[in-house]
Amino acid sequence: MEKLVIVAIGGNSLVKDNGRNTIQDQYEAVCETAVNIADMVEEGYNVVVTHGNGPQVGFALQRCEIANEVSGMPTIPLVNCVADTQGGIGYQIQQALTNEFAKRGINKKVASVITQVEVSKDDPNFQNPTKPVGSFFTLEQAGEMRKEHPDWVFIEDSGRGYRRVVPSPKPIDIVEKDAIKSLIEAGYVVVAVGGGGIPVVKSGENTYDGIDAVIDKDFATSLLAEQIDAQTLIITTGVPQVCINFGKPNQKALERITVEETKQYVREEHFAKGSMLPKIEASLSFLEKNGSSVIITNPESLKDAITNKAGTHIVK
Ligand SMILES: Nc1ncnc2c1ncn2[C@@H]1O[C@H](COP(=O)(O)OP(=O)(O)O)[C@@H](O)[C@H]1O
Ligand SMILES: NC(=O)OP(=O)(O)O
Repeated sequence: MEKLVIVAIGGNSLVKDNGRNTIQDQYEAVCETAVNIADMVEEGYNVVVTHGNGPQVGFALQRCEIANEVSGMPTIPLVNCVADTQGGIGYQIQQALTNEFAKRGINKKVASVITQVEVSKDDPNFQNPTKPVGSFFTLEQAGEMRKEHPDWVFIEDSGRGYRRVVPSPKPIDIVEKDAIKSLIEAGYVVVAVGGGGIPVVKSGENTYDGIDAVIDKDFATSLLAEQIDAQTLIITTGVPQVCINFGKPNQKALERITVEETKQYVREEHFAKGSMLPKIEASLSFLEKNGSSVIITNPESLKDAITNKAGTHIVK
């Protein structure tokens, strides 16, 4: 089989800068990323795609909260909002890739797998929400919202504004991993663990219940990469390279770093919690198991990144 590469698409990288947040804009962003993924498939890579849903799951939650306030329509539990966004984004990726392959005459089929990811109900992260979802707000806007909803928690997100945060337990197992493996072996480009996967807890030996949370897709992707034995993990996000001193006058983009150097930068707190830090932690975890290399870059640099001409490369 060709080299197995897992590409994680950041939820924020699917949101256009025009402030409209429309589904059409999101599809355009998905189509742009699909061009880059098709380039990789044309180069002979066997690609598995995962994606985030941080902005989208927050929008979904906000929509049903507003509908509840305005018309009393029942709200949708967070776990179902994750499932809805996994399906909605997965559909767009699946269609965009299918169309791009057809346009180029690439003989590949695409399948999205509705993926449940097991977490522990005792995970301490349920008591300490850290996952930013939805839109960015000013400090004043966040303060106004907290007056109406004292239980909502906001954090500052990488200099981009304030965002609501929800619990984000660590993924333990991917329930549909065997189905994902079978589809890969059958030659499909598989889309899986969207939005970090639908969080579920074990209710019996082989039974599950949904639980309200948003799993970090970088951790879920790293776990999937390990379970399907991928060689390379690529995380696409809003920046072409990881930086030290990010957002400061002495900001420096990183091209190639070792695991040890990366750990040192983590200790020096160069990577923001809730945004770049989970990507770095997920990368280290992948490399410490069976992974051989990690690339972090933006979607438009994907093709150059796999030939070492762009991105940040983390190596053993
Ligand atoms: N050290 C850093 N280097 C580069 N980007 C950083 C760093 N720390 C924080 N960031 C921010 O983190 C963002 C990526 O996180 P985020 O947007 O939450 O991810 P996603 O693309 O998965 O939605 C980057 O676009 C950048 O704004
Ligand atoms: N679920 C998740 O981690 O989404 P983002 O990558 O969009 O933050």
